[in-house]
Formats: sequence, C-alpha cells, structure tokens
Amino acid sequence: MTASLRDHGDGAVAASPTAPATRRVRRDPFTWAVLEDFFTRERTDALASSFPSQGFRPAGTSSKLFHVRSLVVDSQVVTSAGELSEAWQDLGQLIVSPAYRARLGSVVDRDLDGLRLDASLCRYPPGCSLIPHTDREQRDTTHVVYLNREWRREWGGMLRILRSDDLEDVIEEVLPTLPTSVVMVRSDRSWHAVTPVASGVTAERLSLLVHASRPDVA
Ligand SMILES: O=C(O)CCC(=O)C(=O)O
Ligand SMILES: [Fe+2]
Repeated sequence: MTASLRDHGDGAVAASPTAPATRRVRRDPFTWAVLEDFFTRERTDALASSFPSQGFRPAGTSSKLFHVRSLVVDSQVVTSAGELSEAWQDLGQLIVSPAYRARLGSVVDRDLDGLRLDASLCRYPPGCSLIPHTDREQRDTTHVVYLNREWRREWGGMLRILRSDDLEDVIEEVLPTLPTSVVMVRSDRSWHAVTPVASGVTAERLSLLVHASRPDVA
C-alpha cells in the first residue's frame, strides 16, 4: 500500500482514489496523522450545524464527566440515529461502509477488515479533560473528527500527542476545529491527552470518536 503513495517529505501524499489528498503521518513514537481533508468542509459544517444536544449519557474517568451519544455500535448504525439530521444519518451509513474502513486504513497503512467499528458523538463542557493514556489494548485505530467551527488555544481542550505518560512531554498540540481529524494507531507508546476545557468557555468541545477494535471486545 505504501508504494502507491508518494511521500513529499512533509508527510503529504499525492491524491489517490482511496486516500485523502493530503496527510501527515508520523511514525515516532507511534503512528498518528492529522488530516485536514478526510471529510469535506461541507460535510463537517453540516455535522457541526446539526450536532444534537439530546440523547447523551455521561462518560469518562475524571471528576468532570463529558457526554457521549452512540452513532455506530458493533459496526451497525444505532436505531436512535433516526432522530438525527440527514447529515448525521448519512455519516452513520458512511462509517459502516467498506469505503470508510478502507480509506481510514489507507491513511495509516493498516488493514481494518474484520475489526468492529464504534462511533460516538462527544461533548466536553468546561472542566472536562482526558489524562494521558494509550487507549485500551483492544483498540486498534482511532479516528477523532473535530466539529468546532471556532476554537481557541486558550480555551484548552487541545489534543496533546505525547512522547510519554507526562502531559508536558508534548510532541504536538492539535486545535479541535473542523475540518481537522486525527488518526491514531494504538500501541504501548500511543500516549495522548486532552487538556481541560477552560472554565468560562461558553462553547462545548464537540467531536466524533470512531474506534476500530478487535471483535472479541465491547
Ligand atoms: O477528543 C480527542 O481529541 C481525543 C479523544 C481520546 O483520546 C479518547 O477518547 O480516547
Ligand atoms: Fe484516547
């Protein structure tokens, strides 16, 4: 698969039918990529405009819980997706399609066939964060799609790609604005975190989280 992609040093690759037109894949200390064009701006705009506020449940492990709502469970679009906008229903169908799986896998040169896909909408109000973690071992690849039209660094809620389990050992900080998305391949070195959303921020940090996991695990 690698041979079909032309690398331009900065990690950008030539467009191909299955891969995004640009990508920046890093292999050290684990495989991750920031993508600006996995989904079009039109699509992410439509998703952001119709991001639901109902039907969420609390989740997380820190003192301040964030909110999640399932879209895809075990590679099936959930029935409650019928309450969502056309843009969200369409995205659910896309995520369970072989095309999405193939395209996501092609970004990081992985075969995601046979893995189960789960997707959830996430809302992080002020105070929410994720401490440094590598993701559970059963997770293979994660795709995080940011759906905030406006976000500022000083609002917190930055994804930090880390070199170790130390929150300050930062390789890169990613601003969670659309149409950016991030792909991470889980390993014992795939340390990352989300810094706390600052108090007083009136917006919630909105995202879609997709996991490709080994099928034996929920
Ligand atoms: O929202 C993000 O930027 C990352 C989320 C994440 O790492 C997770 O849910 O495991
Ligand atoms: Fe994570």
